Amino acid sequence: MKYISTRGQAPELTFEDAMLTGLARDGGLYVPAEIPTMSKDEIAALAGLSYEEVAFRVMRPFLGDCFTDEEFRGIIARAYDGFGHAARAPLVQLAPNHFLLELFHGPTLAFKDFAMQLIGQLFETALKRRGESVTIVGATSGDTGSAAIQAFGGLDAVNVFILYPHGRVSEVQRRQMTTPTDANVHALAVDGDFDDCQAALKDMFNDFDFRDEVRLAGVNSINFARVLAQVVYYFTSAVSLGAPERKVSFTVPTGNFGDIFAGFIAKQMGLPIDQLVVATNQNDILHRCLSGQGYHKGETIPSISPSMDIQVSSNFERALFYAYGQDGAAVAQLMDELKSGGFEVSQGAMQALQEHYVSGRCSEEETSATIKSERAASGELLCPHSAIGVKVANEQRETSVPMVTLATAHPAKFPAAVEEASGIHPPLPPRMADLYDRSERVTRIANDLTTLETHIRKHIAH
Ligand SMILES: Cc1ncc(COP(=O)(O)O)c(C=O)c1O
Ligand SMILES: N[C@@H](CCOP(=O)(O)O)C(=O)O
Repeated sequence: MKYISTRGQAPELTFEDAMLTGLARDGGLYVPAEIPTMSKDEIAALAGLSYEEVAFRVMRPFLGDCFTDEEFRGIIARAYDGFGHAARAPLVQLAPNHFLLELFHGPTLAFKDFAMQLIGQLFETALKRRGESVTIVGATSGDTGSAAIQAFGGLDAVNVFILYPHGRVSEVQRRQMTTPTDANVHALAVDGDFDDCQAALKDMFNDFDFRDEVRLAGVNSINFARVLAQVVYYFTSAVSLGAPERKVSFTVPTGNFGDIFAGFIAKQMGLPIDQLVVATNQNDILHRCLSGQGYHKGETIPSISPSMDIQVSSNFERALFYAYGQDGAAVAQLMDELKSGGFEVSQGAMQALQEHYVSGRCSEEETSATIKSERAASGELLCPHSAIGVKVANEQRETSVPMVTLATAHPAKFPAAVEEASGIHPPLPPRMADLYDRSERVTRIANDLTTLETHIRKHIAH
């Protein structure tokens, strides 16, 4: 199994090398050269299996011979052991044929734990075997950072630096990043927005001297292993609703396009997915693009769903790669145009995108109203991101096909917005009850590549 870059100019790598490499050296993102498929019988055989066993069967073909079956089973078992629900990703019914996939039972209360816990174990196993160490730099709008710090904190072979936009994450998200005491993790509050953090991260990968000196690695969805781990819950939920005999649709609160792209991979593998619905907040570049208005950056407007306050949606590059018939040169050209503000999608590529994805947008008022109305209707208390999914799903769903909306975070990560909308203060789980009492450790830092690289070099040296 080989991995290729979306821009077509980087060396082909194995799963493990792609995982440890992060961004391809041509600036692109790694994808499998061929997406493995599962037969109808193989999908049907997933019914009734544990989450861990489904994870093994779905992900195994992507790994080639990088990990033994025994190693990989152990990695999966350790990854999901700390989840607070036996099903790992339980489905609850909201309305006839509308289901919520609760992805917030992991250690940091967001869907990121599904992938981050797994890649923490994959990195540790691979680095130990190779006798190597890496520097992980991550960009976050709140959840990737807390999940990464939790998964990689205390590991010997990694230093972790997380860039988050100063003042633009919730207090719980910030404290999850700034209160851990492991010496190998560093929270950096950048003067800028998430797009600035992600651009700085990609600039570091494109600075080959720095990249090679610190042995830079990435745990954002730049890393295909992150996306792969997220494919699994599409299978567990669809199968429990009758796949492969029955089609299922999914609505995904979307920012960096990683989670919904995992749905695309599941569909390419053979899972009968009807609609993949992209749900955006007021930062709606993806909705505008999928509605045929081109991909043009605007200003990021802070919202009550801060994790989705994103304009440059990293994984959209992967979607474009497939929509343009795996033409790396065409993708490289679009990404070049994006540097000056945006690009138009060709008619053929637009048709290809619209074959797989539909989209909807949810305003701030609609997000709050959905938190309130869903609580009254089904009793479910939604986080603002999940509420965006539910609102858009209600607009898009057809009565004949079950719709699964991904609940991407626990309401307690966004208590102010949830309380304002519903009048209910969502409590943190008991293991986090002292989060507000713990002392914080964070460096406020300018949005400047040299300043960031100097800081990272200095702290690795220590
Ligand atoms: C709670 C939450 N919901 C939704 C999203 C959007 O997911 P993606 O970036 O994979 O589109 C994020 C951030 O990634 C998030 O943290
Ligand atoms: N919403 C994310 C943004 C980064 O996304 P990723 O999937 O590329 O890590 C966050 O919470 O940080």
